[in-house]
Formats: sequence, structure tokens, C-alpha cells
Amino acid sequence: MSDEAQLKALRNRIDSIDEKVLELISERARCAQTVAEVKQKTLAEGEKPVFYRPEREAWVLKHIMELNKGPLDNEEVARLFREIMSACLALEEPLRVAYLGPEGTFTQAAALKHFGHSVVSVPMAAIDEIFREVAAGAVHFGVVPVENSTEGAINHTLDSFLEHDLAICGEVELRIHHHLLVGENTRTDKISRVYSHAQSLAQCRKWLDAHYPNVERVAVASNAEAARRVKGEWNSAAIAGDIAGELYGLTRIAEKIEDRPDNSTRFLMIGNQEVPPTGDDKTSIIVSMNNRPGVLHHLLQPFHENGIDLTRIETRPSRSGKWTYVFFIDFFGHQHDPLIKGALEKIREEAVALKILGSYPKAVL
Ligand SMILES: O=C(O)C(=O)C[C@]1(C(=O)O)C=C[C@@H](O)C=C1
Repeated sequence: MSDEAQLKALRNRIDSIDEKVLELISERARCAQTVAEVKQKTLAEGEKPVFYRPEREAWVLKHIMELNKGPLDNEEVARLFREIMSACLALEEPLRVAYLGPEGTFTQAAALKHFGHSVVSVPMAAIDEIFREVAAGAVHFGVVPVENSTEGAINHTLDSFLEHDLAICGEVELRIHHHLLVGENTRTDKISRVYSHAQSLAQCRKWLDAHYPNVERVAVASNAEAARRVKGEWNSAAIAGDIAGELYGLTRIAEKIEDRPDNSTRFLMIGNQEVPPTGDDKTSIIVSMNNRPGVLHHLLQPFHENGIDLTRIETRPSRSGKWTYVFFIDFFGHQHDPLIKGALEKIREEAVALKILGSYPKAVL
């Protein structure tokens, strides 16, 4: 068979596979529509249907990854199914998700990685606004950055958790690559100013010291805002990621300039929904303790005694008194696991206040 004939035959095979894939995706989508009808039928008086089920989505993605035999790798396959589920969920209920804008930020990328591209993503100007928008019911969920592997905690997010009573229902991690970007009118030999978010400037501090030591570093509200500003200026550059660069038509003059190659940010999904256990969960709590000797030891003892793995502990000044502190703690397990329940009861006895921010499936993707 000639190469041309072989190519034609293979394309015919791909066409008929695509037809079957389409048929199966449509069948799956019809199933999701019926799931929505069942959810609506089985409601108690005054109860609202819960369409988005993070625990089920985590199970579906993990199941697919377990079944996968290649040649596509697990992450690629999970990403495809993520999008199929996102589209199916949109048939049940189109989700509105608030994120830290403007368009093109890493927080938007995190929202789409977690919920898929069939959600309506709504940009907000500040982290606190995301919390308020979710609390007011104007959107179903919000996405906020909580910690960066290079720079540590995002304090605006932690402080907002103190002020609002929202539940964490998921997490997602994103590798953060920063580039030095310029517009078409920029004179690259005359750059005297670099715009970026304060966190990103900090994540590229050493690179800037080495390559642009005398350039003014200007912190703006987001990387996307930095990219937007640079577009019209001839003597400035922006530090931002791929999406913002593409969105504003900028050119990369240096790639992956973050000081640490493993630079990544963890984001949390916030809403009003409690998520049932999946067997592979995390829980986040806030504890405030009286400032007395050995306070941290008392706080951590129940975790140690029960063999619970802490994944993060962060301290912030409490809003209620000078020199009193609150601890943000993340650990493996679900608040309804008997072991975790016991440990939380012990902590409650010792603490001035304990707030459970939520239990949620460990990030799959
Ligand atoms: O299983 C459900 O409850 C569904 O609604 C179906 C489905 C899916 O497409 O698999 C869709 C949305 C939910 O978030 C979880 C799963």
C-alpha cells in the first residue's frame, strides 16, 4: 500500500472512532441530565439540589487514571475527562466561579484546571471580593491562592477566612512559570521599569538582581494587569505567565525566570457545600489559642498522638487582641473520620476557638 493510501485508510479509521466517541460522550451527557432529574426529585422540603459533587469527580478521575494503559499519560487522560465532566455538569447546572482577575491570571488558570472550561469564570478585583461574592450567593464557588512554594502564605486569603464563614471544597496546584514580556513598541535596550504582582516580583528577585539590577520594580494588582499596562509603554516590561502574555499579545524576551524551578502555587475552592469523604482527603482548620508557654506543643499533641499527617501550619496575628495568634492548619484526613473527629475534640478543649474550614478531596490533577 502506498503511503498516501495508508494515510487515507488510517484517517477513515479515525473518523469512525470519532463517531463512536461522540456517540458515547452524548450518551454520557444524557446520563448526567437524568442524574440531575433524579437529584431534583429526591429533595426534602426547602432543600436545594446539589449538582456539583467534588467527591464523585475525584473518584471518576482517579478511576480513569487507574484504568489508563497509555499511550496517553495519566494526566493527559484525566484532563480530557475533566473537560467531559465539566461539560456534563454544565448541562445539569452552569456553574459561576469567581477568581482573582483580570482575565489571564494564574487564579483563572487554576479555576479552569479544577472545574474545566465549561464554567463561567467571573473576574474579581480583590481576594476579599471573591469571598463576599460567594457569601452573597452571586457565584457558586470562588478560587483563591493560598500558598506559594517560594514565597509562602498568601496573607490576604488567610485573613479573609477569619472574616467569612465559607467552606473549602477543593484544592488545586499549579506550576508557575514567569516570563519577561514586552510589547511591540518596547525598546528592549531601554527598559527602566518592570511591572508585576508583588508575589511574582519576589519569586523572580534573584533573576532581576542578576539581569536588571537598576530597573524599577513596580508592584501592581496582578500579573495580567502588569501585562495590560506594558502593552502601551515603550520603556517597560512585565513579569507574567503564558496566558497573560498571549492575551495582551506580548513577546517573551526571557523565559522561566522564576528563581526556583519547582515554583508552584496552591489554590483553594471556596463555597457553601460540605464534601463527603473520599478516603483521600485533606482538612483545613483555624485554631486560636491563649498565648501561654507550650501553646504550640498542646495544639500539635492530638495530631501526633493520632498519627495525623500535617501538611501545613501557618500563624497570623488574631484580629481580636494584641499578641494573640491564630494557627491555620492543614492535614490529611476528613473531619468525619473517627480518628480526626477525636483529635478535633481534644483541640477544641484546649483552644479559645476552633473553626473547621472544610474537608475536601486531595488534588487529583
Ligand atoms: O454523579 C453525579 O452526581 C453527576 O452529577 C455526574 C457528574 C459526571 O459528569 O460524572 C457531573 C457533575 C458532578 O460534579 C459529578 C459527576
